[in-house]
Amino acid sequence: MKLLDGILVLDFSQYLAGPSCAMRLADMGARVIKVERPGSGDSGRKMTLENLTIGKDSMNFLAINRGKESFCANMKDPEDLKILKALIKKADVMIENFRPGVMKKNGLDYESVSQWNPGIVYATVTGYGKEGPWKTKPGQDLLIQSMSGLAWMNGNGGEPPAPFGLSVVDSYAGVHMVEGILSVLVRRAKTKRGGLVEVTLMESALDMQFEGISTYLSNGHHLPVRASYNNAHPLLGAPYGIYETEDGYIALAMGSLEQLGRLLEIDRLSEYDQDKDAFVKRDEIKLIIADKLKTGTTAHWIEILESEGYWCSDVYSWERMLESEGFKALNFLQTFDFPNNESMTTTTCPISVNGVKMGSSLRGPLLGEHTEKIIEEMKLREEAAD
Ligand SMILES: CC(C)(COP(=O)(O)OP(=O)(O)OC[C@H]1O[C@@H](n2cnc3c(N)ncnc32)[C@H](O)[C@@H]1OP(=O)(O)O)[C@@H](O)C(=O)NCCC(=O)NCCSC(=O)C(=O)O
Repeated sequence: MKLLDGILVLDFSQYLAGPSCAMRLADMGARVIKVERPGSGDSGRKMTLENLTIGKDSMNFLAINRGKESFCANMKDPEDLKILKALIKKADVMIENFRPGVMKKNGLDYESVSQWNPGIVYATVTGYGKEGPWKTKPGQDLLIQSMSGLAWMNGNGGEPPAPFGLSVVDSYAGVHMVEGILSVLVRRAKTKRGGLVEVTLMESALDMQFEGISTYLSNGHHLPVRASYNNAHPLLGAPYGIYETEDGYIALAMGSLEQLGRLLEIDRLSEYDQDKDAFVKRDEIKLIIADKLKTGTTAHWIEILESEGYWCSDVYSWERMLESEGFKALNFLQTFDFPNNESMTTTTCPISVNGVKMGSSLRGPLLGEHTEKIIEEMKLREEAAD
């Protein structure tokens, strides 16, 4: 099912935030042409260890860029620029994530492009926006996690701030780009007008923390500081967190202390008040629970807790998760074959519509693989000459 059939997306973006947005549009059925610098392409192609490549490209690049064709053109070369303009005139969506000012310098910013293609939906992601004192700083995931409070809040008491080990902000910004683009496409269907979608990594990181920051701002700044939130949630009380067991770990979400105490046979838990102590005596309560959970296996505790539907789970590594029956039932993997006879298995699209899983069967492209085909098919040389 190709819900975005007929929509042509030009993906000028690099690394993760922009490319992940374009990937999702491809999953939903759009035709996505990735425009890349001749010679080197998206810098993400090279971002890996030597043994994590297929051909010349990093596996992470190929995972993020599935569903796309690759078109090489140099924005700084006047002849290539004419071809690009011919291509842009046919496009519905254009995506870029360079530093502020780069596309303007190349004559391909929204103000320029919308003059020859007023219906275009132009989406741009920057680190901190086009204005303000941070506008020239590099917009990179770790730096944004660090400046947005995310790394600070995620750290453990007494230890340095701890960022998430994955590029969560980039991915989340990509989702916001998709939301913005689809919203303008819906409006365009009625008005024929395109629009400019702007997302910043910083606001995406702040949006991830909106419950906590909003509460903090509104209650006289009495919210938690990181040091008191060891392995916990700033807005939720004990037992919330991950605990060691005899043979691994167990996660306990929010739940009644009375029920937990009864099921785990910890009498002392009944002395604590759910509405108050679970928050103000969080660390003390968690230590009591931790001592008990160390005395049994994860499976043992899960069996007991789930007998009354208490919210808990095992804590899986990728290896165990991928082997689990629950994961297999999701049917969430896809294998792509490459011209050099190597293959790559990736996760696929997390969206199903009317019971049909969305996704693209097109593997990540080799650099410039589709340039000539697209130029001929769309008669770009002829149109560039007009
Ligand atoms: C990631 C960046 C810090 C990288 O900065 P830089 O290395 O300084 O590169 P820039 O993006 O500013 O610019 C890229 C340069 O390549 C040139 N360029 C790019 N494509 C082309 C083509 N096709 N033709 C000619 N020239 C090209 C472009 O004109 C710029 O050169 P000049 O014209 O000469 O300037 C920045 O792009 C950024 O802040 N982006 C916004 C937020 C974002 O999405 N970040 C990606 C996060 S990835 C991440 O965090 C992660 O993976 O981890």
